[in-house]
Amino acid sequence: MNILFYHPTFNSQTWVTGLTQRLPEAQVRVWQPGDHAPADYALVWQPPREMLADRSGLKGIFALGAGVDAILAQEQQAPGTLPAGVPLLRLEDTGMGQQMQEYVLAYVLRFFRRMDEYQLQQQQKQWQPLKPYRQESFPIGIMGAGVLGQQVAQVLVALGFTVRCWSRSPKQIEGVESFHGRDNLPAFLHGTRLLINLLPNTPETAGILDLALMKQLAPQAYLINAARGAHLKEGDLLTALDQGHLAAAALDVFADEPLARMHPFWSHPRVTVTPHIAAVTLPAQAMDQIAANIRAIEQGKTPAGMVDRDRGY
Ligand SMILES: NC(=O)C1=CN([C@@H]2O[C@H](COP(=O)(O)OP(=O)(O)OC[C@H]3O[C@@H](n4cnc5c(N)ncnc54)[C@H](O)[C@@H]3O)[C@@H](O)[C@H]2O)C=CC1
Ligand SMILES: O=C(O)C(=O)CO
Repeated sequence: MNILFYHPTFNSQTWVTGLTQRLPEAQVRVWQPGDHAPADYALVWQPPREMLADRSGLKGIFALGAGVDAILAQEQQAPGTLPAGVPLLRLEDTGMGQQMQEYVLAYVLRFFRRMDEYQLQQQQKQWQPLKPYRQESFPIGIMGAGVLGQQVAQVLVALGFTVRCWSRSPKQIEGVESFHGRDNLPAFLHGTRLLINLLPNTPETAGILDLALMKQLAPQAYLINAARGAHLKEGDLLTALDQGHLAAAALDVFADEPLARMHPFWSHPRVTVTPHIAAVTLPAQAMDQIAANIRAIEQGKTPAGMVDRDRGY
């Protein structure tokens, strides 16, 4: 069995060694331009078109992340990047769920305990206790109740928050009110005081975080965008903050990354910027899942994390 690996920034040797340990029967190699030798599987992030274009015989292409929007966009721009008919798989959880729980919780507590406002007050040497928020009047809404969204919902429910989620189809998550479909989006947004976005970036969800949506939230709402920058209309966020529809936003992802030095988000007093670190790929867990998936495919079983290319996630 031959496995190709390509990632523009990961330490390739870690992956070659780790995969070889998990799949001793496999020959694992780092793809280099000009390599057209046979391969059964490919593990990739931002692959050059040349890498996979003529490889319709692959048994699986593993994206080295949870979101596959970038690789699907590459295919749109340079058809052939993903050979037709080859299954595309993504990472499911592999330790990202816990990281996302930590990231979201950090900001939920920052906003709920008004730490962002106390930080501003400290800069002005102002000693001014603020009225505490109460959990009953602080409903939290999660857009995208998939692998990550569900884990975030669970940790918030465990802390006593009122949690609702919105997804394509109905979900059963203990203690969480489930809304689904576009028709029910207004009902989900109505009264939501803190909105967390964990949707995949697809043609249906791109630009969904716009001014019209923000106006439907409770007044002075909070936003955490930890999914993709393409979901957010950045100018609309600034307007919503200016007009008081939103109190503050925590952003981990941006339309253009890295965020340009002149971008207004850097210095906005009510915007917090992190450099796309909410949940990163953990090599050991990712390789465990990929190796298990390769074994499943070899045995004719259904692997985890199959992407529906038409749906976009
Ligand atoms: N900031 C970061 O570090 C990271 C960000 N991500 C982002 O998080 C996203 C979510 O990851 P997972 O939970 O693993 O994905 P998932 O595929 O398990 O969950 C997606 C959820 O979104 C819902 N959804 C999809 N299209 C919808 C639509 N049109 N309307 C309503 N609901 C819709 C689905 O029903 C599902 O509940 C990834 O696609 C990625 O973009 C993932 C990992 C790290
Ligand atoms: O896995 C993903 O989709 C990520 O965004 C990792 O940072």
